[in-house]
Amino acid sequence: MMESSEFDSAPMDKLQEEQAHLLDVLNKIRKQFGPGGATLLEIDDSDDADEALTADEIAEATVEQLKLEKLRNLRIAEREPYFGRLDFCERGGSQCHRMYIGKRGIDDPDTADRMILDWRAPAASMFYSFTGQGEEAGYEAPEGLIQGRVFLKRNIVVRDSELQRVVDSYVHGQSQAAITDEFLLYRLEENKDSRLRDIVSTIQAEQNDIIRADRNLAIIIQGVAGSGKTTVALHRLAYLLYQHQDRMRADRMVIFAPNSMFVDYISEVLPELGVGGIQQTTFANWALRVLDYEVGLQDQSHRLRDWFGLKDERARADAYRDVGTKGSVALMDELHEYLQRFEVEAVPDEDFIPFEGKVLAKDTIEQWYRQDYRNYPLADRRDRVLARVKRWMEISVKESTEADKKSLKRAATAKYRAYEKLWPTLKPLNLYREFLDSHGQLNSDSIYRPKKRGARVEVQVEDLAPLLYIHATLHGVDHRDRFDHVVIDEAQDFSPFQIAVLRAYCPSGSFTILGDLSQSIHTYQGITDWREFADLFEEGESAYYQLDVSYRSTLEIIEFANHIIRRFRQFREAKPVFRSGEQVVVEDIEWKVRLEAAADKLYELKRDANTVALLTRTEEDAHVYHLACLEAGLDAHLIDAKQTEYMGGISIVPIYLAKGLEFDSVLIVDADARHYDESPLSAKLLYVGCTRALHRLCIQYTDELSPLIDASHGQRNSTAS
Ligand SMILES: Nc1ncnc2c1ncn2[C@@H]1O[C@H](COP(=O)(O)OP(=O)(O)OP(=O)(O)O)[C@@H](O)[C@H]1O
Repeated sequence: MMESSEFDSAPMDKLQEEQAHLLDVLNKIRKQFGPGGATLLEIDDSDDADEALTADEIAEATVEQLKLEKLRNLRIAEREPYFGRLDFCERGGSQCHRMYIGKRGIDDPDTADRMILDWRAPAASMFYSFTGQGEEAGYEAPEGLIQGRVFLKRNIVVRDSELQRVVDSYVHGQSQAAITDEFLLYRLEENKDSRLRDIVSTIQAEQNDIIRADRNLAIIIQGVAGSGKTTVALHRLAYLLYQHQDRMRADRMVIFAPNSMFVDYISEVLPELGVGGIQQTTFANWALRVLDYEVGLQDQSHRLRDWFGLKDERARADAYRDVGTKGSVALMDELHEYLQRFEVEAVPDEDFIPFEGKVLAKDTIEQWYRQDYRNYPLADRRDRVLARVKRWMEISVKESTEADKKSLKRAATAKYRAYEKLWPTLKPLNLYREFLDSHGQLNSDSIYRPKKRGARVEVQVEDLAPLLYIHATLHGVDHRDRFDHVVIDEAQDFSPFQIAVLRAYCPSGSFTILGDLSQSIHTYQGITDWREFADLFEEGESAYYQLDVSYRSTLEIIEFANHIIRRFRQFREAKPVFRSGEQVVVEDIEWKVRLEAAADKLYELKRDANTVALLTRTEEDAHVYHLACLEAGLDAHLIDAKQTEYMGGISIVPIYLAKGLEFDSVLIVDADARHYDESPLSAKLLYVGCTRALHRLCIQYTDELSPLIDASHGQRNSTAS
């Protein structure tokens, strides 16, 4: 951070100025590589975890690790040292700073001052929160609120150590009327590669507020499609780890994603932000592990195919009613009461008599259970009491005057075994099954034992939260399973019961919960109002944020997507960034040539795009189009429910599996009245499909266009005769 009492009144040409500064900074970075230069960075840092190390060796290894980390940061900074500059004078004008802001904080080797400010540092916050409305800005520093005036906000693009672009978004004293965020538009217009990327150089003020929100809160974010929810949540993790290094650990943070492929899709953002070791998983995978794999999960593809198939909405709702019930807080309360019974009735109503003349009174056993072990979870309590009863029995045998101790012990042990059986067996699955069968409206049909010998019992996703709840009541929450922070993406598809269970695994209550109710296509298990989650937290423990601007798609695409959901009042429309592109194309295709037409369109779209998707309503359709594309010589990847890796290029995918992803260009096929009737589910699916596109969107249909689409919102083409 360069300091002066005032900024130059007549700065030189900004490119020259930044060129000179960049050279200076690069020299200072390179100076720190040491005598070995960059080669030092190739040091083998593979993990020698197997070796037993002495305390000195551990200390030495830690120092080495830190050195390596520093070198890694320098190497990254050498390629792209910073992306922004903010000239700021503290109130009173005594202290002025020229702050360069980058992905990593780097010191000046000569003065030991901060030469590049880490984007997460308190002062860097102004780079994002300052929008040019007035010249005042401020930030929370450890010593209190620092306020002052901004003189310049500048975006700088450096790639591979070369200065490429300098864009001022605020210059003190110049009229701000014409300033649009030119730099943001420049970034949004780029084609994307196949993975989600960091946005440190263009974080918007409303996103910055979320990223830097209080660590102890459960943040609930309703954000329209493409508003940056997933991206913001990942940046928030990087921020929390930087800001609260002493309280939070990466390996105790978790991101719950909707499926394994999505985990792969977002996998590059955190490493780019210098963060590693955060668990990224699905709720089901995590739950199965905590339950020690005592149960397995039924194949979900069948259910997905069924729900998103072309059934009548009412038939669908009936078939899935139990799923909603199982995810409710009411069910959790009923389960709680059911388990209480075991607390009250656990101790058998009889004394324990291991052999004649020796009695362990029921009252004593009750006293152990209710007093001595009252702080243990249910199953542990039972086990402790029984272990104590057994010990008492063994001592009694030892102390007895009976000559044949062996026979006495054998007989007493048999008595003990019989007594043990009088206690309830506390196995989560058994208890859950009994609970369901004793419930007026539910039954245990969803618990399924595959025919194969030795196969594990399989349950449905909605059974996992109740099972975890029982597990935690019986055994407590193992401290190794506790989280410092939990991120839940696509949270509109989570049930309140799932969130309540996660609450128990994250005692700090530090959550980032994000989703979009307009995209809730799994309505059988999700929520309809964010209050259902907020109510699970105490007053003041949660905060609600809304992101209404979509950064992903062009103005034309957003307007087209909005018109589809407009008729349903409960949906929230996205506001576009003013980025104009091509009209959405709506094509009427003759049925018998629809496959060829789709392949031709993909071919055309791929010419100026990195990633293209063909979106279908059903998985069966995706298979058909995939084959047709392969036959047409296109290198297309089919994405089905089992896919764990996202390949990029051309993807053929049912819309419900494309949620969360984005593509430069999108083709939605079969947008006819049969595939997309006037129901909310069809509207949501089309909305999700349209909002996957960044730059170009094309819709193809045969016969009758879906009543949800008004073709006048796009450009209409017809090849049908
Ligand atoms: N401030 C920003 N600067 C540049 N790009 C941004 C910004 N915010 C979001 N984006 C881009 O917008 C796109 C959408 O982001 P992201 O996938 O995180 O949104 P989302 O709200 O999770 O979307 P969806 O609900 O559709 O899954 C990404 O390409 C992301 O890089």
